[in-house]
Amino acid sequence: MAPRADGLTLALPKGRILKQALPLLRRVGIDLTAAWEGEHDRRLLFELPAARGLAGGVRVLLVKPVDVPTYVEHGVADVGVAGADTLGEEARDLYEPLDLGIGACRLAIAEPAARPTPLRRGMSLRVATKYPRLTLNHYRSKGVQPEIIPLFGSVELGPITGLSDQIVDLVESGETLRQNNLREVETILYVTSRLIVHPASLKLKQAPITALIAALRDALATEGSASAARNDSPARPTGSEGTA
Ligand SMILES: Nc1ncnc2c1ncn2[C@@H]1O[C@H](COP(=O)(O)OP(=O)(O)OP(=O)(O)O)[C@@H](O)[C@H]1O
Ligand SMILES: O=P(O)(O)OC[C@H]1O[C@H](OP(=O)(O)OP(=O)(O)O)[C@H](O)[C@@H]1O
Repeated sequence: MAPRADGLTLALPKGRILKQALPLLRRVGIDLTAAWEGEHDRRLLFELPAARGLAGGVRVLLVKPVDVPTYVEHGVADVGVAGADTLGEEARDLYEPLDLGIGACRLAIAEPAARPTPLRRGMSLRVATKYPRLTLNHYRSKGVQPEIIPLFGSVELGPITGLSDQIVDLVESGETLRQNNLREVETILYVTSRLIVHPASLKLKQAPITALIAALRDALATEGSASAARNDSPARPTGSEGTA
């Protein structure tokens, strides 16, 4: 299917990020909730009417979170939403104009509370993770060259079963670590979801993309001041991005 020449195509991550992105998108006139009927709805492509400043309508693709950058990098989607963890794991040629502040969590090292493994230069260590590249870079910066054991989920089982000594995984509330008797050792990266843009789309569809970025920025600013007025801002400061 050819990308839309007139409107915009958005690649959105299915799952928890989508739930947080929906209200924000609705506030800028992209109302997926009017078409999408929730998690039982198996459709993956939606054609929405034109939003404010976006002549030609909006096509929404619902994809696996880790695949969003691929759709945008190949120009199939003009714009996408992806976590800083996903973006940091694989270097891509993408424009990243906005921190959406949603999907806040951190990428951290954890280990069994009862079996700590202090890091020593040159030691041998097995680390289970969904993030081999970010993990290797972090340990190497400390003079440790771990054996990476790639997993795709339930990473916390690694040290419990003896598959690994430590894990590198996302932590939000810390509940999964707690319930599995693991303790957080160190934060590698603070994570939020970002708006990403295909570089060519930015040139060819400058007006609608600039309008979308401005509308999202306004919506985030209004939300930020409303939340500050209610004194319910998130525990982690926004903009706490990059390597910890
Ligand atoms: N516990 C969490 N709290 C907040 N954000 C998270 C959490 N876990 C993951 N994220 C963010 O959400 C993104 C997607 O997470 P994940 O790959 O686990 O998919 P999911 O939302 O469970 O959906 P699916 O299972 O369909 O892939 C991550 O890349 C990260 O940016
Ligand atoms: O600190 P918490 O609030 O407990 O959240 C952290 C958990 O959330 C994510 O898992 P997810 O639910 O995506 O399941 P997964 O293990 O299949 O990736 C992450 O991989 C942790 O396991």
